[in-house]
Amino acid sequence: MTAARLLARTVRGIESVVAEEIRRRGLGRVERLGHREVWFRSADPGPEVLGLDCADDVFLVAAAVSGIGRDRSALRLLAEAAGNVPVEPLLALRQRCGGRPRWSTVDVSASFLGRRNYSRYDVEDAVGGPLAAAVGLPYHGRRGGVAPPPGGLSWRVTVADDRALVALRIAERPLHRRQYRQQTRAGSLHPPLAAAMVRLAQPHQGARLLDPCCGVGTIPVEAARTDPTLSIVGSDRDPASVTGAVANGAGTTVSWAVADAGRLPVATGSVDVVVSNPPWGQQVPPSGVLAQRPERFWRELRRVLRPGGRAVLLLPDANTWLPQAADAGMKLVDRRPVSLFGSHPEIVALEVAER
Ligand SMILES: C[S@@+](CC[C@H](N)C(=O)[O-])C[C@H]1O[C@@H](n2cnc3c(N)ncnc32)[C@H](O)[C@@H]1O
Repeated sequence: MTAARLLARTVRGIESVVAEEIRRRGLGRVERLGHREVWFRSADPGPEVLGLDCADDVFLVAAAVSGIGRDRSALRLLAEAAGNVPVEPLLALRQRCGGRPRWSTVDVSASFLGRRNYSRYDVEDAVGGPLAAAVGLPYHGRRGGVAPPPGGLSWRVTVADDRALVALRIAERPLHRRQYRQQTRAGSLHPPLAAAMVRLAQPHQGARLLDPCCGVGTIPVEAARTDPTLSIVGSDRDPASVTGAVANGAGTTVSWAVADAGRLPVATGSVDVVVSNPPWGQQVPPSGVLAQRPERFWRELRRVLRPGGRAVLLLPDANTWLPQAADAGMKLVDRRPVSLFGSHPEIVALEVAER
């Protein structure tokens, strides 16, 4: 048995959902939640850590360094810490957790909070040199926005206040890059966020789940991965999106349909949970009922949901829409802001009152 500290990175706002997933899957003891981070300790980590659906990525913690100031002497401290990383045991642990045993280059991705007299590239180079030397491979820097080649050994450095963390990515590519995603379109949802929304909807085993604006199907497919007993329907007004959803959902039992969200292809009171990100952002303009009579969309959601049913929606401008939801008889039970690629929508949970 080899105990290890691990770090899951995720979308800002769903850290607690990732922590809950870690507990439920029995992956370890959650130690703390940070900005986009969930730290946990495992007595005996294995490949199951790569099954975290709500995390963007999972890392083995290699070093924690304190005394990292704003001036460039921090770079020397970071280089020293990187030089002292116990590389061999970490690589063995990474392989036990499902990491590939071969790699061609070493790359580092760094981020920090607050103003400092050095750049993220300075941090990456300070750490990347010693780590590459320790494994005897070339270091691939990212200066100028150059993406590292695939198949590298990827390290991550995060600096917050006066503390820095050096961590080793376990998988070869980020967990949020799902194999099933053959097709994406403007507005396609980030898969870990879709997986988190499904969990927040709390569908019971065998529940019926509907996404009435499914696009290329991210939410229905994530729901099918989360619980194969669910009965899932994905519909969208745009036939080309539904074609993409069919491709992405190959191998699942999701039913797909072309339909306007004002006239959904399901019977009254037949749906347990609705999970969706409707087109109220700037990326995808609303059309049909959502453009012309959005209040009818809420009434239609209310119609299809059973009493006590729940809707979990990603809304960029929740305050605008919540009054319409309330008018349709849907009660707000939870809202949490998330940060996603520079935008700050909210995940909103609504419930239909029991009759
Ligand atoms: C933000 S995208 C959803 C993205 C989706 N979650 C995915 O991952 O691909 C919004 C979707 O709503 C659809 N849409 C727009 N107006 C609609 C309407 N009136 N009824 C149903 N779908 C509509 C668009 O075609 C688009 O696919």
